[in-house]
Amino acid sequence: MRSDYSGSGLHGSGFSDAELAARIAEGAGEILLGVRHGDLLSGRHLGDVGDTMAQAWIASVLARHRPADAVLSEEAADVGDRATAERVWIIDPLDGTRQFASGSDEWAVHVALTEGGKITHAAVSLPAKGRVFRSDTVETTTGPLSGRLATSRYASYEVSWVSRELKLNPIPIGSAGAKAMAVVTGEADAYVHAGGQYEWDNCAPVGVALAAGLHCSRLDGTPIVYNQPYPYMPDFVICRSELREDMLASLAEIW
Ligand SMILES: Nc1ncnc2c1ncn2[C@@H]1O[C@H](COP(=O)(O)O)[C@@H](OP(=O)(O)O)[C@H]1O
Ligand SMILES: [Mg+2]
Repeated sequence: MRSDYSGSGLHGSGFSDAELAARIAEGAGEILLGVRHGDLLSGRHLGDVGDTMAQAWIASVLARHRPADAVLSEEAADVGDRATAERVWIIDPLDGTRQFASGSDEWAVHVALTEGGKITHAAVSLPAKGRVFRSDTVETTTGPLSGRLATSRYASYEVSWVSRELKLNPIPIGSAGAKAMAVVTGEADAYVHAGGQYEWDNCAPVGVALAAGLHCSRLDGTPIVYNQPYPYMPDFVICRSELREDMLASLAEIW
């Protein structure tokens, strides 16, 4: 998952792509923790301020350190021309805005670099848990299966089906990043999503999960390709490689 940045000394950034992704995920997390400081803001207002401030900081950092790259973010118009750019950063400055605003720990910052539609570096921070996961340092997920399936609060038909067929106990977790990292840490064996999401919701989580040796694909088993003209990525599965065959066979019965 490495690629050497050959940007010709632009602004003299001394950070590799991997380091930059991790620092952005961690730094935006610190800003978001600051936004929640002291219970001075609450509810939707708190979520809006979090989205805005994390986005502004990330945009400034990327503009300074990687001015030639394009950026796709949940919270802003595209930077650069994604159709022609080889290098595109895909960012969710605050995934799990609702959980963030309600005081929960289940929210994340997603930072991924894609090149030709493939993820080359990714970082996901879970700031309220003090964790940063990076594709260049994450350990391979091993150990016994937990028998658990990470799900959204409202499970889709596909999720209920897989849970029943594979005998996985559904555990609701907020934020796509937090759910994916639960599979990376072994807390859950799989995260299955159907019914809609955008590339920023799952790109960095999938990048870290792939680097941890997990199976990641669309529900029909095909690879996930990023930086599409319309960045909708509505369904995918992240699971332990031991479950891959049973998972895809079970999904094939309904998908
Ligand atoms: N059906 C759907 N359509 C679009 N986005 C969805 C979605 N279901 C979940 N998401 C997005 O996926 C992220 C994780 O959601 P959840 O925790 O409910 O599974 C959230 O991102 P944001 O918080 O960045 O908006 C949420 O908006
Ligand atoms: Mg999101």
